[in-house]
Amino acid sequence: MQDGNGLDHLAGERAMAQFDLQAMKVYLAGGQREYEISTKMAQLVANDPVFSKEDRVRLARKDLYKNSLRKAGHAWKTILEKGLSEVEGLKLRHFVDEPTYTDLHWGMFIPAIKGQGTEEQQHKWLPLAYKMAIIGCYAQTELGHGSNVQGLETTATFDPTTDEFIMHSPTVTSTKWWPGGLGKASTHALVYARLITDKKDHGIHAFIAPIRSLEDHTPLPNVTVGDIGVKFGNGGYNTMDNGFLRFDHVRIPRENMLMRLATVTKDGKYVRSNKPRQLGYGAMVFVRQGIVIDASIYLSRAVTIAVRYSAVRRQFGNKDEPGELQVIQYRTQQSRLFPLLATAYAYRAVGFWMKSLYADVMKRLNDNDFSTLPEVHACTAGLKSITTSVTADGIEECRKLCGGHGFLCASGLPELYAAYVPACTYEGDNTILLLQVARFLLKTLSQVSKVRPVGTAAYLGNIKQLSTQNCKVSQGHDWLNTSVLLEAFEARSARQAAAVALRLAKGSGSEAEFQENTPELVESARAHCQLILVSKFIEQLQTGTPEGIRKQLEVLCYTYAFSQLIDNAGDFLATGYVTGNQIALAKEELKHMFDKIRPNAVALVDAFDHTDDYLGSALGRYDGDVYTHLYKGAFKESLNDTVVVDGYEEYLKPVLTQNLWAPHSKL
Ligand SMILES: CCCCC/C=C\C/C=C\C/C=C\C/C=C\CCCC(=O)SCCNC(=O)CCNC(=O)[C@H](O)C(C)(C)COP(=O)(O)OP(=O)(O)OC[C@H]1O[C@@H](n2cnc3c(N)ncnc32)[C@H](O)[C@@H]1OP(=O)(O)O
Ligand SMILES: Cc1cc2nc3c(=O)[nH]c(=O)nc-3n(C[C@H](O)[C@H](O)[C@H](O)COP(=O)(O)OP(=O)(O)OC[C@H]3O[C@@H](n4cnc5c(N)ncnc54)[C@H](O)[C@@H]3O)c2cc1C
Repeated sequence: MQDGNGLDHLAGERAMAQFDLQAMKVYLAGGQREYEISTKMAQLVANDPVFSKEDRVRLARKDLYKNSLRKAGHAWKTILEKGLSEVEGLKLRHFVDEPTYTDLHWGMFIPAIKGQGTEEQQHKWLPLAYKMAIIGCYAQTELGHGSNVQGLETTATFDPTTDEFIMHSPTVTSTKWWPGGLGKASTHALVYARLITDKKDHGIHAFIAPIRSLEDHTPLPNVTVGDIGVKFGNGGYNTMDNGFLRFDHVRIPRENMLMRLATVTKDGKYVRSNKPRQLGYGAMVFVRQGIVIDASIYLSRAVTIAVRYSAVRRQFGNKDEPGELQVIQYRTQQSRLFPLLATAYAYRAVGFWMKSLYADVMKRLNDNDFSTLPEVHACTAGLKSITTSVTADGIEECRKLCGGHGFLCASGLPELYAAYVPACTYEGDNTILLLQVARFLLKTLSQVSKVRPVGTAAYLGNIKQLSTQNCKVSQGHDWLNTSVLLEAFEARSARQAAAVALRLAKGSGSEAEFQENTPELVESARAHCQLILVSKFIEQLQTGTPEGIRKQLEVLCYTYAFSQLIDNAGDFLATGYVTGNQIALAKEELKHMFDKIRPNAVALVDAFDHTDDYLGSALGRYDGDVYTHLYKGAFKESLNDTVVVDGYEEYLKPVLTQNLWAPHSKL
């Protein structure tokens, strides 16, 4: 979408493209309707001055947060006034492009009530939440425990004499700490606490606790609540009020415990439903699946900036060609940049698949079919982990690919990184999540002779064959076969999982032995997830991609798979499935792929359709007019508000005139 000033410094690049750009835009948006909504919402946000992102990195925290409240309020008003649909509203939020309390309200508070509340409870709370008459957050993590949910300390003790729960924070470490939206905005918190009836601890359950007055927003009696402080980077995640919360024997009605999975009766009897208690983690599964497509969006932003800038930037030259070379011509630049471009495409394809996987499990859960839950949990946890780690590192790599100018906030990259990097931690620390995948793999392998693995674990059913047959590639083009590639990823993953499973099986089964093997377990989980990513990218390509874009997608798919193979060559070689020579052949093929991407690179990032407003980058501008805008940008710097700097009289002048210090100088 062009919104530059008409002069297109990248026109030559665009003229080289060999695919149907419009068809690619529609594919990446997820369909024609999604594309149209996206275009409309992007313009709506870009044309509304309230949503301006200008100066965000320069604002003090108080002003930044207040402005973020203003934007969230204005977004809600716009949604209501224009009668936007849910999909349009979500897109509008997406283009407003800053983390805010409404994310947790819509993204976790409401899904948790839907997943864990009874019908009656949903009828009571959801209408209030839908019209935002209450604002909710998801208060699970505490100062002392985040990953270990079972270790949370907040208590909810039932008092049958008043038919109430007493919410209490017994220790400093039980203080709720981190929940977004809790610090300053929320009126209600979905609190995860230990349920205690008649002195018996039933473990962690969810409760809706009012925390602020609906009259004047002051904290309710015996509730201590506030913001936890400034976070990493300028702007970034600082628009969010991550908060702390303590209860001092605060009473809430019995009906405020979400009771779909377990109930407490009026006389204090605890009754579990026959549904798996892991459904209590449903809101996390929901967000984790959404994070994969989000990773693609964040990575594609960084890659758009780095590709466009690399086509504009010129350094050095060679005697065969006149003038200096565009840095995108350098093989080293391509080998760092093009795999990230391919990764952004891969995550988009896999994100679409994740949506269908999630829709399927929800349908099954509604029919009381819980059979696919462990696989969906492993998939969402594992892919959340891999895609966020790669994306965060990828944004930083793009910053370096832009040289010195990448370090300026005007490049848009520092703020993008600051806003994104906590995704490696929230919704589950990435190592913790890979260990969950590893446990799933071990369990699947231990049952493989009795239960045939399904879905993304189905290949483990062929473990014998995958463990004995080796790769048959003898020439470079043998790699240009998706079955050959898939088998390589399957064999590597199956062998890594089997090796660690065997080692554990030979041991005593102690937790210490498990701990000893966690580095290998994490590696095998990563291998399994990389297989899912490669296989789902291939699968998505093979199911109805339009003719005008198929070739380019194939090139990107091979680029992605080869770069994964090469980056993890150590693992592939250690399993004995491939030889060093076969890896070297894949390297050559990868270079051929770079040659195919090169003329299409700028068009391939144009296809993500990020507007200049959304990118917020002088380096990634659509028109490539980088230098003019970097220069103009310097004049927005507050240090340049005056030509003589504030502080000159007190601190610079004495140095320059040496009145103060010269007598003591030994020079
Ligand atoms: C940036 C925007 C993203 C876009 C997303 C798109 C849409 C959503 C929109 C908006 C979202 C808004 C904002 C997003 C931004 C920020 C929000 C941050 C919010 C948070 O940051 S919010 C706190 C998250 N905090 C964690 O993430 C804690 C991690 N810690 C755990 O998650 C567990 O604690 C665990 C699993 C590590 C330990 O658990 P444990 O082993 O001690 O376990 P436990 O006894 O509990 O479970 C035993 C059996 O349960 C199975 N199992 C476990 N988890 C399951 C699940 N989820 N589903 C199904 N089964 C599950 C196991 O596989 C096992 O199975 P088995 O027995 O068969 O082996
Ligand atoms: C920006 C942001 C927003 C957040 N929003 C929310 C929210 O809205 N609601 C909410 O409830 N929470 C929220 N959180 C909290 C977040 O979910 C937790 O921080 C996260 O789950 C990690 O838990 P932790 O902080 O306890 O890390 P820890 O578990 O203490 O991790 C510290 C280190 O120890 C390692 N480690 C821990 N246990 C093990 C183990 N068993 N084996 C191997 N290594 C281990 C980890 O890998 C990590 O390297 C947010 C966090 C952030 C940063």
